[in-house]
Amino acid sequence: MLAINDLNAWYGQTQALFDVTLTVETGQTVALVGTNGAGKTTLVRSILGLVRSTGTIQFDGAELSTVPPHRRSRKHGMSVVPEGRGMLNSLTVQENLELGYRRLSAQDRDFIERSFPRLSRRLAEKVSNLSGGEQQMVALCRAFIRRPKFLILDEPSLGLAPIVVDDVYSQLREAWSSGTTLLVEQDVERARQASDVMFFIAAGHILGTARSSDKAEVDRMTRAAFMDSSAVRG
Ligand SMILES: Nc1ncnc2c1ncn2[C@@H]1O[C@H](COP(=O)(O)OP(=O)(O)OP(=O)(O)O)[C@@H](O)[C@H]1O
Repeated sequence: MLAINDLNAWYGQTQALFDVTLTVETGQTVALVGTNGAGKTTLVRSILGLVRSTGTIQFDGAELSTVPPHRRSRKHGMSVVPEGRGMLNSLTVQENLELGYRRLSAQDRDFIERSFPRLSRRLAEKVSNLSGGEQQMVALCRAFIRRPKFLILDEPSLGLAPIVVDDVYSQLREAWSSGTTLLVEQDVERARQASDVMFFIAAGHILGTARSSDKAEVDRMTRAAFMDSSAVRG
């Protein structure tokens, strides 16, 4: 379980997050939605220790701030699919999958063959030859072969055509059925369908939360987060 309490984060003198409190229960998919510049990526960066922050971030009861940023994800079994996919263009698909990990094992190769058959045929190709959607698959695959306890996805649909996004999300469902996930997404309906609980963020503040099955509440919070945040903040 991930428990974030009273998180404040800064870039230099500029505060980007204000008293953010958010919980992701084990096995749950929690979506964080909000408009451009709301603070979604900053929250992900705070979990990874990449921005200056105060407050507590606990994973399975352990305080993350005591673990240096470069060890956090490995020590706590977190995999991150970053905004922009984090591909190294000069490397092959396989080299990108192995980055900061190890050589692909026979088990990894079986997994790729089963879950990402299109990629398994292109392992030796430069990743830059792949389309945006295919590169997003590499980013997902790279996260999954590490068998994480906790997955963080930062805007997996960004820059992709809707039909490709369908593909990415169905891959996500198939290859990652039961894991604990924080999903950052601007596309509210996609986020709703893929999650159990949603948190709405605007201008660095959590405006509220809704069960993803409660469409009326999701719609109300969406209006607040994307159009008129003062309505909720009060
Ligand atoms: N490196 C940085 N230096 C200074 N300010 C930054 C930096 N990165 C982000 N910010 C600011 O922090 C705020 C939150 O940005 P953040 O990237 O977290 O938003 P976001 O919700 O992820 O937006 P988007 O959906 O557009 O990626 C914004 O006002 C942004 O301008």
